[in-house]
Amino acid sequence: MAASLSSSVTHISAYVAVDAIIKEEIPVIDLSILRNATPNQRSQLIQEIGQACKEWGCFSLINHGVPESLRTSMMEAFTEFFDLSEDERKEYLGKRILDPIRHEMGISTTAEGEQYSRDFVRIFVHPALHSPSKPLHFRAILEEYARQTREIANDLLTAIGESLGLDETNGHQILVGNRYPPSPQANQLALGLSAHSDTPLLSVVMQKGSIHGLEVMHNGRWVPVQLIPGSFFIHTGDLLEIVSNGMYKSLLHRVMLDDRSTRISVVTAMGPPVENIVAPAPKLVEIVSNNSVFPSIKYMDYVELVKYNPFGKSVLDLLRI
Ligand SMILES: O=C(O)CCC(=O)C(=O)O
Ligand SMILES: [Fe+2]
Repeated sequence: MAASLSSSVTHISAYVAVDAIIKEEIPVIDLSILRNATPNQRSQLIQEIGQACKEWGCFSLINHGVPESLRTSMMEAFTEFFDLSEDERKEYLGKRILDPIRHEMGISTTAEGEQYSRDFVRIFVHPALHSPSKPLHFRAILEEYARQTREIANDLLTAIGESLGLDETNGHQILVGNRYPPSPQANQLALGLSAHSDTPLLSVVMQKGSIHGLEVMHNGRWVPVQLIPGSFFIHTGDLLEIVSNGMYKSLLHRVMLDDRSTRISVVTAMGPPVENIVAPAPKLVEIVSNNSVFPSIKYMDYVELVKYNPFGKSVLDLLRI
């Protein structure tokens, strides 16, 4: 997706014990409190969410209201999609970045020559719902899962907007199903997805069971994320960094392969409509030293830049004034 770090990578299996301190550090937000809060509770939680975005760029979300049965059905539906024959999947293969459904499988290589291995299908689900035609029940599950996670993302974006003193900006939702194969250490293929940040405002990540692998960059080191069972993992994207004029950094993250198990994750991301111009909010330009840290850019152009970026630097770094 975007920036790759050229640091050497060691294989970290999902079974590596995670430092208990690190585990406790990743902030946890309870959505049911936000949704039912008194004005005092709300402003306290808004502050906590703002703090999590500023210090970490991510948090775990509990009590979000999405039934476990729907989460499981969505993950199973993506698994069934990946298990279709190549012939059935081929109409979605190798499409352009802004096509409504785009699918790739296997090993890729970053600009720095790092290899990583994942299968994915990326689907535009809102405002228009697109869906592969197979498996047959995929569309119905996708529609419901997209609707429920969109409600979550919108509630969080409203809260994040409040923490910045802004109105929310959203309107466009994509969903990505990822499948990472197991990779025995002898294979020397450690990465499922190379270091990158996500383009939109906010991402909502769900993984299957306790096959971990997601790592986030925090204070200059990679921190393995052990998702709380049943929770969502929420993180910031590039557009939030732009809109907040650099106040909330876009989270740099990567995925390590497990040596024994296949990992499935589903990521849904919210952004403004792709035709919109994205720019630092004037209020935040005032706050952040009266300067725009980023220029205005059409969201669609930003997406193209990320995909076809020939430079070894992230697009955010290229644009930063
Ligand atoms: O698999 C994951 O946990 C994260 C996937 C991811 O970063 C992405 O799809 O952009
Ligand atoms: Fe990502």
